[in-house]
Amino acid sequence: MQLKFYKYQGTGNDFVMIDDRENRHHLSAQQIQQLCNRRFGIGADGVILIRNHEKMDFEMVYYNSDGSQSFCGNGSRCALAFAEFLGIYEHQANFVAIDGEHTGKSENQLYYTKMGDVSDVEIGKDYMFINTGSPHYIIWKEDLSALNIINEAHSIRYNERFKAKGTNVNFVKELPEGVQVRTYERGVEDETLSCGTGVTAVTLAQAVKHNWKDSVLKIKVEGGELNVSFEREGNFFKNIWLIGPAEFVFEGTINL
Ligand SMILES: N[C@@H](CCC[C@H](N)C(=O)O)C(=O)O
Repeated sequence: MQLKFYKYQGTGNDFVMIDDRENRHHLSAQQIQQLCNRRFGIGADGVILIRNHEKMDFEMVYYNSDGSQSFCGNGSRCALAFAEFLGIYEHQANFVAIDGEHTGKSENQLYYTKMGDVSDVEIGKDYMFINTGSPHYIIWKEDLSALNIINEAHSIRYNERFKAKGTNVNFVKELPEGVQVRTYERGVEDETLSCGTGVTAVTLAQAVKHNWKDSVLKIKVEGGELNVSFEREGNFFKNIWLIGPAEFVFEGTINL
């Protein structure tokens, strides 16, 4: 089969995008892995299909590079950029993903995704664990440059608690003007240059740690910069927005 694809990236988190408005492409895990393979395929952290939806502007179907499914924050911002290119919406869109309904918008070449509300923050002795559409384990470090991220992340991702379903692991360094974050992603099973649900979880963790009521946090990731804004009522976080760039890289066709 010849498959037309578009490649997008959001702060270096990269995706193969497929216009599947006619719901014709049902890809196996092996096909997803082939598309994402950086030597034998196109190369990406994940694959996103854009489908028509009865009530919403579109549906976003996301796969990690190993073929597993979850919600992807940066992927949703790239989906907004791709849906805008396809002429599905102008300025503001409603879409559905695996974790439920979202609103998105495009403003001044930035793409905004409204994330699901969060009411559950697990606070451990030296970590926090928060689900922002995907599960995120968060640890603070003095220095991220010397971090052996794969070794440290594996000791959490493959421990007794997480080995079956996995977890994403975020390492956070507090900066005077925000935070720096490096993320190991389950489903890619490697560090990615940026993780949208990860930086959202980190922002809420920072809010709990420093007792913020509402804020906009500037987050430096390996592939650029993201912002997350939120409002908080006790342990309930709402009106959470993930904000950043999303860009077209190239397009082509591939034999599957
Ligand atoms: N890169 C993503 C997160 C994708 C999902 C994650 N790997 C998981 O399976 O939990 C993002 O930008 O949120």
